Amino acid sequence: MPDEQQERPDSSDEWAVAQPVSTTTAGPAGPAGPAFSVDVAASKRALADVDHTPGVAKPDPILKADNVVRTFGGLTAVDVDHLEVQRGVITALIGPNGAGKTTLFNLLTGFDRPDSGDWSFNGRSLNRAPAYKVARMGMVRTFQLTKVLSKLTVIENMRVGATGQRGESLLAALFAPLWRSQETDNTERADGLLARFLLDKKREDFAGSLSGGQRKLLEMARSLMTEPELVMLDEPMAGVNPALKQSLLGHVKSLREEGRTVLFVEHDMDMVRDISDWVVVMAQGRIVAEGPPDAVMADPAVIDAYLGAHHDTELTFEAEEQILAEAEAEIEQEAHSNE
Ligand SMILES: Nc1ncnc2c1ncn2[C@@H]1O[C@H](COP(=O)(O)OP(=O)(O)OP(=O)(O)O)[C@@H](O)[C@H]1O
Repeated sequence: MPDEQQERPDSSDEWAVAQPVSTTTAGPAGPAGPAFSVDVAASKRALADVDHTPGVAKPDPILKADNVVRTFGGLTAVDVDHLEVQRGVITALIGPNGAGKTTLFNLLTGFDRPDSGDWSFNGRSLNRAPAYKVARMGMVRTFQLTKVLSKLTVIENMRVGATGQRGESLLAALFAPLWRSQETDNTERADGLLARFLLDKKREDFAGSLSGGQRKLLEMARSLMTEPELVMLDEPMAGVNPALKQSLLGHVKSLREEGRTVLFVEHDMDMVRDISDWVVVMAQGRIVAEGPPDAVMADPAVIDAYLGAHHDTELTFEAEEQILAEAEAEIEQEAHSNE
């Protein structure tokens, strides 16, 4: 674990008083300096020696999960034996519709409760921690369908994203000047992020007037208000037009450059190939494969799990002949049975 790792207090109140949202670790728009001094290159290199097996241990895991199960009635949505997410890199979580990806995100971030399971962030258990507490510990997520507050302005949405405010504590409320200084910090930080995400011109607009892509940007910007160490993005590219996709890709990469860890769910395979250092594949609630993008996407088991058995690989002449022969035989058999 890097030595700059902050030991954050367990109690949310304690955290609220002791740790205002920092503006000194990474300037959101400002002179780039890593928020968390992770050696990204070393973190990526370390993955080169990791086996390509489901649930494999990572050299420096920021997140670990064990035996996480979530059922809905008779359906097992998530059944993850073991998962580790390497610090400082971008990990993609892929899998067919209904594989359990969003449910796993919900569980890990405290938005849903599992039937069973244990998981930890930076070595500290997160079992049953509510979402706000998970966020304050440094792990935030965005949603597939963005949860920007339509009737609030863009800047108000950003302020809502700032948790850990002194103003939330009854005791600290007695010290109004402190509270006000944090308000100022939050607004400065929010403005910096809005500039970085090219939303500064929309500052006073209602979030409801933004395009789908701009809402995604706002949600990502808002998630950074708490200076998270791990950012979890649920389908960041869904509903985003191609022009904005490039800019979103850049933003995700910049999170890694700041030393943050990124875990994202995505169906857009170009994005997965383009920016992931590691890919985890889920199917029917389980982790079925892991590895670097090229290896995972070339794995026939993954292609079958993801696209179904009939993926569009080039057929050899012999295979094509055989399929034709089988089809003809089937038609003939059908014709005989109807005689
Ligand atoms: N609240 C719920 N009640 C009942 N079933 C649910 C609930 N949430 C999810 N499921 C079911 O759990 C399974 C996993 O769903 P989940 O949304 O996690 O999959 P996913 O991999 O994120 O899919 P997609 O890629 O389509 O978003 C699905 O069969 C889904 O219908």
